[in-house]
Amino acid sequence: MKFGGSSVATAERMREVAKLVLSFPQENPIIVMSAMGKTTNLLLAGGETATTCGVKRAPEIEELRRIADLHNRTCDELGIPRETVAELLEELSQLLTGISLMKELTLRTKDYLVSFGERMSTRIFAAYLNRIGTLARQYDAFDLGFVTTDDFTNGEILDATYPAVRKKLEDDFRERPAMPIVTGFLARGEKTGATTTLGRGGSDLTATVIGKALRLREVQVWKDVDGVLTTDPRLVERAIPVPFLTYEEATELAYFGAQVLHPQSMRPTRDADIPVRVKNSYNPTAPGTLITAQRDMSKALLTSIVCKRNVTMLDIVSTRMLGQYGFLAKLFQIFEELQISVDVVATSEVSVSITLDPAKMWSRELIKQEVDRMTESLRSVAHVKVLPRRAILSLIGNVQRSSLILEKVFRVFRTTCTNVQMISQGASKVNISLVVDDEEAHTCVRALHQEFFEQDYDVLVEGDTHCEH
Ligand SMILES: Nc1ncnc2c1ncn2[C@@H]1O[C@H](COP(=O)(O)OP(=O)(O)O)[C@@H](O)[C@H]1O
Ligand SMILES: N[C@@H](CC(=O)OP(=O)(O)O)C(=O)O
Repeated sequence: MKFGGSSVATAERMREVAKLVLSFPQENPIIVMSAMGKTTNLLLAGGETATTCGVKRAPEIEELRRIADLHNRTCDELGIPRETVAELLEELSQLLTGISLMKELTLRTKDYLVSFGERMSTRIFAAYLNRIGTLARQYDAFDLGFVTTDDFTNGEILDATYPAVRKKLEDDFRERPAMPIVTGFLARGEKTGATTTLGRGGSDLTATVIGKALRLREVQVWKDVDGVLTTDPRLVERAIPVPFLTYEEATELAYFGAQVLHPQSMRPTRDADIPVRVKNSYNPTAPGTLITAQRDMSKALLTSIVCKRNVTMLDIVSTRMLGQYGFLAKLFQIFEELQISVDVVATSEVSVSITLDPAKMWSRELIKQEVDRMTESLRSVAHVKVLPRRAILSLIGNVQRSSLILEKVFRVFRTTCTNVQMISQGASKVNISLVVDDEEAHTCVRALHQEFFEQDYDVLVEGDTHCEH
């Protein structure tokens, strides 16, 4: 069972989660836990502050104070000693002082910095369970056997993780049965031995890795929503839960930006064919979403709408120095050399349109440098037009019925006067991607949601509209 930050944001929430966990006594659950509430963001913000605040002010950084307050108060309210987190808070303060001395925050340091969130939440939860009489054992994932590549902030789980995690958990349980409480998100770098993380939202992946390692019957991911919904509920209040999904649908949905699941998290459970259930810790009786290898698609049309914003699109037109296959080969060779990840691609004889993966755009400068380097590398074979501020709308569903889906989509877009700039169905059986202007994206999502999921409301106005473009 994995509990995300929203499920364990306060002492009250920790108590609720403990009740929930203890309501499955016959199951011997293994608990994976994220940092409390928004602690990861606060840690990163504190790290940024430390790079500029000066050594003397480092121990007084506001973010550090807020993190210390939250964790100390939670200990008090749960009736466990503050010593549970005292050493970690002291170490965190020293780390921030170190960052203020160095005036830099490397990716490696970032991973070490954010690790404090999960290390504290799991210690608090395990101490609370022990206090109320349930034997619990806290684990830092990097000591449990989680090994990744040394790609800090985005480590890739290595195969050695599975037997190591299995052995440690089974040996410990045999020796002295206790409920394992494991830090989500964290691991150890293969060569450096330093703390790595699995990318934002990576605790979902921690849970599915444990599921595969121990060949569990089910992995449950507990959130603050009633499962995977038809779209982001922050965009559309009327978003409704999707009862069933395939691993493939869940992966596409996550990859194209639905924050609800980590993009890599389905891989271990898909390999081991273990069902994943997404549930709401604020509403445990809601059925949630069940994710499995297959589901009945006969009645399915659209499952969910996802929106990835702030995407850069490139129109690359061949200078005809090369034939089409030579042009495409050269293009993708350059992407490989520059390690550029591409999301959506559409090609013709002499041109290719692509969108760049915004996950790589965490720094504005970096992406500009990347685009400049690519334009430069392509100069001998192509002209490149850079089109920033686009959005990808991904329609996850039964692509066997793409004609009907697209008919409805374009009917909606006529009413919203939306100009679609690229479409890609690709080899995926579950996803159609459309590129539109970024500022139109939200209106489009709302209108599409209405068309596909809110027909009872039927507010969409059909008929003649006059679009400017
Ligand atoms: N299609 C979707 N279905 C459900 N939630 C979504 C969707 N798209 C975005 N979200 C957002 O994802 C949030 C849950 O993910 P996350 O914050 O990572 O949870 P946790 O911290 O509990 O793991 C929801 O509160 C919701 O705002
Ligand atoms: N705490 C990490 C890892 C994680 O998975 O968090 P959550 O389960 O709250 O999305 C993050 O914020 O990225």
